[in-house]
Amino acid sequence: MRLIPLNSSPEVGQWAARYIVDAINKFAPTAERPFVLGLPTGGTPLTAYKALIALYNAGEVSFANVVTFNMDEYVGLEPSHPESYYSFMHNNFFSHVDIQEQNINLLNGLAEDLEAECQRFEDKIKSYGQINLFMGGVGVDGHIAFNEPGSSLSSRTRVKTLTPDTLIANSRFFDNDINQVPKLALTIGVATLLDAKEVLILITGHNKAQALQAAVEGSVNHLWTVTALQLHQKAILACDAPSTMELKVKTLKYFSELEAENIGNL
Ligand SMILES: O=P(O)(O)OC[C@H]1O[C@](O)(CO)[C@@H](O)[C@@H]1O
Repeated sequence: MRLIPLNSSPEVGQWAARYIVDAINKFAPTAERPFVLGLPTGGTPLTAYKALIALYNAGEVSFANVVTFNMDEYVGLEPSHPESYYSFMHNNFFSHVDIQEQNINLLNGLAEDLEAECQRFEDKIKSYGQINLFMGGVGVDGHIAFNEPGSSLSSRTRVKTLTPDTLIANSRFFDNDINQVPKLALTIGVATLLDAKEVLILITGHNKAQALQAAVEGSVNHLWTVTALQLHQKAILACDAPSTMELKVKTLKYFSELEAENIGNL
């Protein structure tokens, strides 16, 4: 695991965007051999999307040969609903870059057969071989995508019932009304995420400090699904200063020194 200690949320976004752009450019994608990028929604990645758009506008990257897969989507919201993840992604990223609509993959939370929709998504990912880089965030309770506490660490894309904690956290996007938040979501599984070649998780804010501590210092367990990243060969956690508050001084110093000396730790 690599832990990248940064100061602020904008710095985390800039670091992530630079990492993604460098990965795409190094891969030199073509139409026949696209770069496959996994993406999250939520408040945390907004600075990364802004920074990616800035790098695109500066001519440093093209998304023409990038295929994307989003982590999750609410069940029952029309794509045009302002809080659907379809809307989020188009408003905050896709509409601002040269990605091709047919290369965008989002789960359909309105599908008649939700299980078949989840299988379709898994099959589509497999048709590309592997996701090259999956960017994600983490919930306050350490959930990754919508893999709520207690999720199987070998789970695949499926329907999940959201916990009261997540409903409360996400009610800020629904007029602070918990009753407006969809109770179900489609989400990639923990194993779907672990299948990616690289995983880059952004963690910002003091309310994520316990999740970061669990991810780095805790044991692998299904109550904090982010801890499954300890089993991944190439997991990177990019975090701001407030989110590191629960880490031991020794832990933070160790990872900081590795990065300062450009050694990393995978
Ligand atoms: O970045 P936020 O808004 O705290 O959201 C946290 C997490 O919630 C989700 O959107 C849904 O579980 C995750 O994909 C995300 O990482």
